[in-house]
Amino acid sequence: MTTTIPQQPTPADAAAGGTLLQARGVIMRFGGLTAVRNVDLTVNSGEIVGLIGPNGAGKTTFFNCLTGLYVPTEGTVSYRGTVLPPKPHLVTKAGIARTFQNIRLFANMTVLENVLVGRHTRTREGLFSAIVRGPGFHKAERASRERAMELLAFTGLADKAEHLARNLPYGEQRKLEIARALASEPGLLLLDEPTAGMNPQETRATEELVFAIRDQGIAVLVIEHDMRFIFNLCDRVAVLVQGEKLVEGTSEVVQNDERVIAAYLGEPFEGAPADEDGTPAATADDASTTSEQENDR
Ligand SMILES: Nc1ncnc2c1ncn2[C@@H]1O[C@H](COP(=O)(O)OP(=O)(O)OP(=O)(O)O)[C@@H](O)[C@H]1O
Repeated sequence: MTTTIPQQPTPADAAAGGTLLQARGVIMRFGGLTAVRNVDLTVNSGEIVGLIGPNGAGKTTFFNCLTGLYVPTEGTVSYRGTVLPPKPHLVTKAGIARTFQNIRLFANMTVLENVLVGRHTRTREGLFSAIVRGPGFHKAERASRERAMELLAFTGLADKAEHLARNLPYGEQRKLEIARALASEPGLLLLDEPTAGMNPQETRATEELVFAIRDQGIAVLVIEHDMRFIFNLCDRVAVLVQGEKLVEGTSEVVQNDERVIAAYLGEPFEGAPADEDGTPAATADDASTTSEQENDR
């Protein structure tokens, strides 16, 4: 993975270390069920922040509140100091991109076309230009394709550009989701279980990819059940349990917090049973999630 992605808005901001995302007092109720309870979360430029917690803790619901899919029952979500409109395309336009727990690619489109779709919030050419297909349209289209190919090179998919998305192996489909999200030129990328169903090699590669994305000046907020992945990667980790933020801190603080151990990890992470390669295994919760997803593949 040698290619770099020239980033448009963010490197200077990353150096400045300002606040990108600020969620304040977010509550999400579905009828009588409160899925997210008064959660505050901040993500700063240059950070990788993890969001963990047991199944049903409210992690994806919280992501949906951040990205305009849900309108929070209470609370506000701001990006770069401006309250976000509760419309996914406007949130993307503002600078937040995401991937989904269940892969959502256009299966019968090529890999390149999937990334080009991700660029639509950043292209200025309107319908008229597209119909007339004048010089402006062709220039914009060429620039979009070049950028999409850069992103495919960055994610290691350049040689698959003309393949149909549905023919990619599972791990590469997840990479393609990330490439498509990056195509909207985000300042903040939200990843919902990016390693679900991956083998250990694919998971390590995803870890490297997330570091490379951060090194390009894009902050990352990631939900994941693989604790080794989270604790290796994240500058900060927030733990949700039954919709509430139980603890937030560095990986070291979180993995040793007795409340987190009791509510989620089950045992101190470092003391977890070793995998075949000698590294500590993920939690029981993690193991069941991963095997279920592998069965779905
Ligand atoms: N659209 C919805 N309508 C009603 N209840 C919902 C809806 N979406 C989520 N929930 C409920 O909200 C709670 C939190 O679910 P959510 O999917 O956010 O948890 P999660 O932490 O992401 O879980 P997992 O780790 O299994 O993905 C669950 O009880 C879930 O059933």
